[in-house]
Amino acid sequence: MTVEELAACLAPLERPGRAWESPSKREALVRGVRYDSRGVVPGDVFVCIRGHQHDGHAFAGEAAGRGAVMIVTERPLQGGLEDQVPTVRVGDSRSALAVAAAAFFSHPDRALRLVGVTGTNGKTTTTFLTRAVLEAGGYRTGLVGTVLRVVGDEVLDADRTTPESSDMLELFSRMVQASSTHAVTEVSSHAVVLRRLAGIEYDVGIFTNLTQDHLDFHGTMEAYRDAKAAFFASLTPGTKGHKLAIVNGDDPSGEYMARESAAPVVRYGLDPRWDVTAEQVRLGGQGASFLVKSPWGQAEVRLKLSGRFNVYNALGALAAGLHEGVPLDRAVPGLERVEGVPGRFEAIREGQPFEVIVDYAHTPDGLENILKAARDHGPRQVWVVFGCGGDRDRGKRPIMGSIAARLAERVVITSDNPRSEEPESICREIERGVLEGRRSSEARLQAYEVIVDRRQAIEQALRGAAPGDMVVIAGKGHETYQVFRERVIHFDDREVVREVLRRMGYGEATEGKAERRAGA
Ligand SMILES: CC(=O)N[C@H]1[C@@H](OP(=O)(O)OP(=O)(O)OC[C@H]2O[C@@H](n3ccc(=O)[nH]c3=O)[C@H](O)[C@@H]2O)O[C@H](CO)[C@@H](O)[C@@H]1O[C@H](C)C(=O)N[C@@H](C)C(=O)N[C@H](CCC(=O)O)C(=O)O
Ligand SMILES: Nc1ncnc2c1ncn2[C@@H]1O[C@H](COP(=O)(O)OP(=O)(O)OP(=O)(O)O)[C@@H](O)[C@H]1O
Ligand SMILES: N[C@H](CCC[C@H](N)C(=O)O)C(=O)O
Ligand SMILES: [Mg+2]
Repeated sequence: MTVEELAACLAPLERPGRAWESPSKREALVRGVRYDSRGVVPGDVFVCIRGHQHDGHAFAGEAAGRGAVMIVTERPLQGGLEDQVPTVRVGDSRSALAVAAAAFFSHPDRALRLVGVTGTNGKTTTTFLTRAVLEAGGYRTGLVGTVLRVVGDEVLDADRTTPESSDMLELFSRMVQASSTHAVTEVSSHAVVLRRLAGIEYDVGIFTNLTQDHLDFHGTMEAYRDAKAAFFASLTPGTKGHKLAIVNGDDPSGEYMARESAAPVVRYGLDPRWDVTAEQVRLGGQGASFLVKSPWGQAEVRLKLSGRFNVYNALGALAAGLHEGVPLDRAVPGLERVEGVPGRFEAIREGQPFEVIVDYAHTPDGLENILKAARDHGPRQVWVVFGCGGDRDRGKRPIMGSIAARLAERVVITSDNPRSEEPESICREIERGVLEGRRSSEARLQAYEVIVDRRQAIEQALRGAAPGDMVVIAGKGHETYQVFRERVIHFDDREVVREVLRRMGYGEATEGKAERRAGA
């Protein structure tokens, strides 16, 4: 595709500068579409985006120096740049980024059936389950989300939940090349507001739930809800047809999403009025089991995942797979094969006489659910070690503290990713909630501590745990880093737990002893 052809797709407001007079510049081949000057290579189109910290327009010169063949901008560029590099002016460069990438990659979104999962909690888990159902139905299915990305047989690291539009379209393009027919992606509310989905045509939307989070970004719960609703409003007939909105009917915001949806709606949940429901739900140490009833038939499901909330995640995933044509008798075994999602209720077992669970719960609702799921396992007492991210919704800190005091006997408040904030003061905001929650008549709290250093906090809980206890380490799940004001360090809750347990004489040490005993 040439510069001239790509510019035509953007329908620019204006083509300023004399560079357009050069036929060789107009006919130059486009080799990529980028929004970050630092990654520009010769042949790329550079799109200037106004961000939260920088204005991408300031890097147009750098991009040109690196060989950009076209620049997309919202306002005039300085230094005669428009005379050197063909420049198009657009009203909204974020949308232009999506349109340019869709044209450059030949609309890979139209060659795939796309399932998008949105909601405060459960997106990652629901995408894993949906992919499992689709694969069980024989569909080669890609995945894009918080923990990882799957393109054909390749598993790639993820740097955020929903990538920028051009990165997403590139992933879709690679999926098409790998003969995938479907892709399941998480759709964060940030992505909707920052137009990372512009120009991408989704077929199926799943709404998990809406509870407090991200108020630092959205300002109000209404704005947060509307970001999610806009995704359902975007499910218009489009080029592919057969669209569907799959909505958690039990969630108070479910009807709002249904009303806003441009596509037909299927509701799921535990209320028997819904289209896809679960009955006879049994929760326990082995996972959750239930009887699913749906317009596509009914069947017994035995999930390996624990917690009532995972019944919801499974119902949403099933509805998507069944709508896409996977027969129920293949969909259910697909769900049942999922062993777990990294960092979600992940048990670390090194032979210790108590359970240790690493989980990504980082919202009030997530923490409440995970502590209830922990109690379903019938432990002697529950410990919870957690903190809250810095530079994120502050309102959730005391609420999470109060939930911990209600649902756990032992609470250790610590740091999550403090980012630019003072770790100690984040802990104190959580502590306020613990003190308040402790006054509730149903509070289970017996003791709490503030240990700002996360490694020490984890060690304290593991050393304090008695046989039959369950220690829940929440908030960071699969993350392998910890972000402080000045630095980012390697930190993985699962590694720290193993390391401490081994120092306590479990793990390899225990296996070694067991081997020696067996050999004796
Ligand atoms: C709030 C937000 O989403 N911020 C994203 C945004 O950053 P920003 O606005 O600060 O960007 P910026 O640094 O000001 O730069 C502006 C532009 O100049 C460009 N630039 C910058 C420097 C340079 O030398 N050259 C250059 O070209 C940048 O690439 C960018 O295009 O654009 C950056 C480039 O794409 C992203 O990396 C960054 O995501 C950061 C990492 C982030 O933390 N995002 C979070 C809040 C997020 O999006 N989270 C949701 C999940 C939420 C959920 O759990 O539901 C997600 O989807 O991941
Ligand atoms: N359906 C659900 N309802 C409430 N809580 C849930 C649900 N599913 C998972 N959780 C809890 O929330 C945590 C995060 O789950 P998951 O990673 O699936 O959500 P997510 O929406 O992808 O999160 P993020 O927005 O950070 O990407 C889990 O570790 C669990 O504690
Ligand atoms: N997607 C969420 C993840 C939060 C995870 C938690 N560990 C934190 O860093 O706050 C966010 O960016 O707000
Ligand atoms: Mg996620």
